[in-house]
Amino acid sequence: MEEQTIGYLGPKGTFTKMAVDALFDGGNFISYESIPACLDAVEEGEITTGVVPLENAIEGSVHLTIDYLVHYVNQSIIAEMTVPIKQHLLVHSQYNGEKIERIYSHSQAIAQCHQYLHKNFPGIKIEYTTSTAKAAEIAASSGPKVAAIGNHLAAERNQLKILEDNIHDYDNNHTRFAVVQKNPKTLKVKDHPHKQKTTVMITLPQDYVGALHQVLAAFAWRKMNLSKIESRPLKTGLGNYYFIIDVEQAYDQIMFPGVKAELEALGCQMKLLGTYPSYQISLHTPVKKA
Ligand SMILES: O=C(O)C(=O)Cc1ccccc1
Repeated sequence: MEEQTIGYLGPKGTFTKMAVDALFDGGNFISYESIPACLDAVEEGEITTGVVPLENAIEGSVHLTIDYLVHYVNQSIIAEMTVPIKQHLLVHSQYNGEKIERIYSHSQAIAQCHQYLHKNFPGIKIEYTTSTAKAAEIAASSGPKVAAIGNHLAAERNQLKILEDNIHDYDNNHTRFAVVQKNPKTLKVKDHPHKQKTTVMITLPQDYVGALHQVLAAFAWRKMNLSKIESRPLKTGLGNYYFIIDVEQAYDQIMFPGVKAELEALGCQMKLLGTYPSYQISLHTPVKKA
């Protein structure tokens, strides 16, 4: 098998890279500065595979990823991994009780720690970065008055101290990461899937009373279990949406074409975004507090 080239939201030290290291069995790993940069590289054939965050248990969908997959590229989700997420407050190695003036992190990480920040750093200046690892790099080069929110790996890589560990507002913090490809190829992975899932995108006809009810009924009477439904703006005008639906089964040649035909008869469109194995990754994250 040719070597797999896997692009991920970097730099090294992101949660995405942790997920990649836990799942892939070797390969050529390439870091990208942002989610669009990683997905563009897949689109242009620079890499065979991309890994980007998709949804978090506390903050919800990573809209940038979903919208990019729907509007800007033509790729399939070929696997997903669910990874436990532990956010820590990281400070400079020289930190010695100074008043922290600014905190850097990815918007998802900031959102996962909103209550913590509100209680402990009311009114603090928040700076958003393309990833938590990028925030750690900035804190390392900025000095003791600047902190970052990120993981223990980013702390180690940048010689930062963990001032406070596990600052996410809810314990059961997990993120789903999507593995995407343009031309689906076999992946070399270390793990066994936990289950199979399928993601579809559905658009409804305008002003059709009960359209969403009919869409859900098409799945329901076939006893197809849905694990997620989300609406996103189509970006064509207020009130126009598409729906992303996750189904807890692999694509098959009977049920899914049946749903599609039923929905098309109602004037809806259904597009397959991927049918894929779902991996549950457990990370062992030792934490050394400052
Ligand atoms: O910034 C990172 O480390 C990422 O991989 C994106 C992200 C941010 C917060 C939680 C999960 C993933």
